[in-house]
Amino acid sequence: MAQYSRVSGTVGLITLQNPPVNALCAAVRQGIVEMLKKALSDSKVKSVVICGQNGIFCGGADIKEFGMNMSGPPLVQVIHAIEDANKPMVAAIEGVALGGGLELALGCHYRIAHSKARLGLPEVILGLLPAAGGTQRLPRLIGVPAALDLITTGRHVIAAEALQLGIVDQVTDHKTVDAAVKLAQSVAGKPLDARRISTYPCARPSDLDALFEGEMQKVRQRARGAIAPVACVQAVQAAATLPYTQGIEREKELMVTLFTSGQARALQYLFFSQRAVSKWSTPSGARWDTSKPGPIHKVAVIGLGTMGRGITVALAQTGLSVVAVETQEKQLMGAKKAVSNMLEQGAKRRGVAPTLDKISYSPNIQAIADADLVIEAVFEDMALKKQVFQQLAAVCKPGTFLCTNTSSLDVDQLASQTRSPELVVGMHFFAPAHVMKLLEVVYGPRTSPQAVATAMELGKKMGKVSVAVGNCQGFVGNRMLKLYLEQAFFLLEEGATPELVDRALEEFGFAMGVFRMSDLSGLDVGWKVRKGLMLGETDVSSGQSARIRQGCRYSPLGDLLCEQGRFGQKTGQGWYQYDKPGGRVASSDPWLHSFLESYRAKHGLVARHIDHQEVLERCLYAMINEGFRILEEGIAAGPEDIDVIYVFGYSWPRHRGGPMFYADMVGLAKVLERLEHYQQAHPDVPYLQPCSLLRRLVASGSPPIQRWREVIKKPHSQL
Ligand SMILES: CC(C)(COP(=O)(O)OP(=O)(O)OC[C@H]1O[C@@H](n2cnc3c(N)ncnc32)[C@H](O)[C@@H]1OP(=O)(O)O)[C@@H](O)C(=O)NCCC(=O)NCCSC(=O)C[C@@H](O)CCCCCCCCCCCCC(=O)O
Repeated sequence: MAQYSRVSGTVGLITLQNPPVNALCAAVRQGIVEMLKKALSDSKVKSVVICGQNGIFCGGADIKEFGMNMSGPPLVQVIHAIEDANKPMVAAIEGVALGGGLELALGCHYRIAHSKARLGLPEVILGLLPAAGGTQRLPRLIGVPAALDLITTGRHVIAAEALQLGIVDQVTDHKTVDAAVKLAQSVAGKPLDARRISTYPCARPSDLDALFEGEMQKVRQRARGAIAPVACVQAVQAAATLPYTQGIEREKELMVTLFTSGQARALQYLFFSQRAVSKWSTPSGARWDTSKPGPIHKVAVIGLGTMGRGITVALAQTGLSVVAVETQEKQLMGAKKAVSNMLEQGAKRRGVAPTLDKISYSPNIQAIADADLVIEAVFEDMALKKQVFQQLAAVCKPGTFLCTNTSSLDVDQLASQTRSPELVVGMHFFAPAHVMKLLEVVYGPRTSPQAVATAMELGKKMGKVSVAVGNCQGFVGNRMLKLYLEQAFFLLEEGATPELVDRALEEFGFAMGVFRMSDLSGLDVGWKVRKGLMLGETDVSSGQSARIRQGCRYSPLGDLLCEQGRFGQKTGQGWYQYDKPGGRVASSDPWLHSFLESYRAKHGLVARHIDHQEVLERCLYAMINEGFRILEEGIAAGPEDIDVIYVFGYSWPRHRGGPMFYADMVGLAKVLERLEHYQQAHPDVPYLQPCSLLRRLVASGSPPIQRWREVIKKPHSQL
């Protein structure tokens, strides 16, 4: 797993060999120790280069090992052996040097990177800290503020920035290993004491205490309950205040706490889930590895409202040709300006040229005739979308993939408007579409595997985390969200306030509670959807029936607010009040509280005390229960798909892994017991009835989430 050779007569070359990313598994660590011994004992060798096979230096510690009993030489000791070597050690960094990979490079006496290489310490994203000396060496090398930035955010830097920060000594555009060998030859025989980073003093800014205090405050605020970023600050503080040997002890101590935490498990589960969802499959047997995407050179976007504009920006940024169609001239002019602004701002941020020339605009749908794929993004209205699909069927060349950006409408009904329903697929983007990472790719019963593969591939090109899901009302994300929102409304009826519900959810880790979020996205959005489902018409004549729709409990609270013109931030009033329309700072609204009181009085409801625990259980378990139904119906292929959707599309706190992972952490038996409890208390809410898959999982001994698929696959009849 590590190979040794001698090159150019005097340079030992150690090559890490563990595809695909040369992760530092036990065998690689053992290999490094053995090859290092060889190199150091070879009298012809004057200096040593460490590189990785296949143009990748190293992706860090082997994350798969973290769930097992660790064996082999500890990475910290391997790196100490490298740093202690009496011959110059040079890291030749190509591809990536991440986590333990960068720590390995920091143990070397010199570092050279290819200009396209990326470096970073992303452990914090996995709920860990760089515990192979990274928190102690990096601040000694580049200073405390820069090290804090890299370690607490986990961000990658490209070689040029690494050079500027002082992480690497040289950057090359040529063959990195050859350049490293040259560097190794040039430093052979030179003294090494000044090259061992662990011996450097850590430069201390004069206002050290204030710096760490400020950093800790910032990090805690951003972390929303995640413990790893806080531990990262503490570890760097140890580097700044303690000798290296004590600092490394502190690093280990902090790592042990993180390593065994539920948060680290959640974040590592998410790492693998994010990769698992790209290996999609459907109940009909279509799969990622047997379905080839169609070639896409030109994409059309129909409708340039907020969503269409964001989609156009995201497409142009991939370098694809885009034809953007908007039939209303005024809207078209506005869109042109807005899209250009967004592209220019994005390009400035990324330090690249804006791709304005990739887009052609037209008021005429005929302009899309030669597009390979069309994304319809008109208003969320089935009749309108059907009309557009009829036009698309008439205008597009044969074989064009027809995609609809819908958040909940039936993709199959739209497919019926065309002669080639197999080419129709949903692409549910999230607003703002050029920013949000999630894309739900929705296949209908007639969608071809190639259409799914094409939409998934396009999503990947656009930098999205794409998840393939089946066609149902609201797909995965919004179907679950509906129940979460509804439970929050019910809690208000029963005695809670928006402030109490939001506080409970924000303490759980959501960036915004349900009511603040609803104010931000606009209450009218859901109102329109409910009206479309015939749910949003308030029956003022009958007190009781206003709270029962289609035979189930219903809360008209959101509708009543909309009827008052309270649409949230945009109107300056919603569940909270704002200083002006468009204002962003929510404050408690006495009007809303008295409105709730009179609403309860009118409907004979007596307010009771509701605590945070009940808020979490009602809102989250209702949603999780629906998640089990979604799995049972095969709408999502596995719990990973649901969790990725929630983390990337709905701001579910990452360190809690996603709703289904959370259910696993809480314990399935407990979730079942609480759902049974709430179902008894609220018999008029049928969806609180525990899903039979949940019952089956509990009956099978509550296997860990990684084994749920085995139970899902078992047909009901075997129960
Ligand atoms: C590297 C990437 C940027 C590549 O991206 P790309 O898009 O090209 O490819 P993929 O992401 O699809 O990946 C391909 C493939 O590779 C797998 N993979 C990637 N990285 C790793 C990895 N590090 N380990 C294992 N597997 C990996 C990935 O899953 C894909 O597999 P598939 O089957 O789907 O094909 C990108 O992959 C990336 O960003 N990777 C992660 C980089 C990263 O986060 N690195 C940091 C790792 S953590 C680390 O390095 C820790 C070290 O600081 C410290 C180690 C010291 C440990 C000491 C422990 C002491 C604690 C003791 C406690 C004891 C407690 C007790 O038990 O009592």
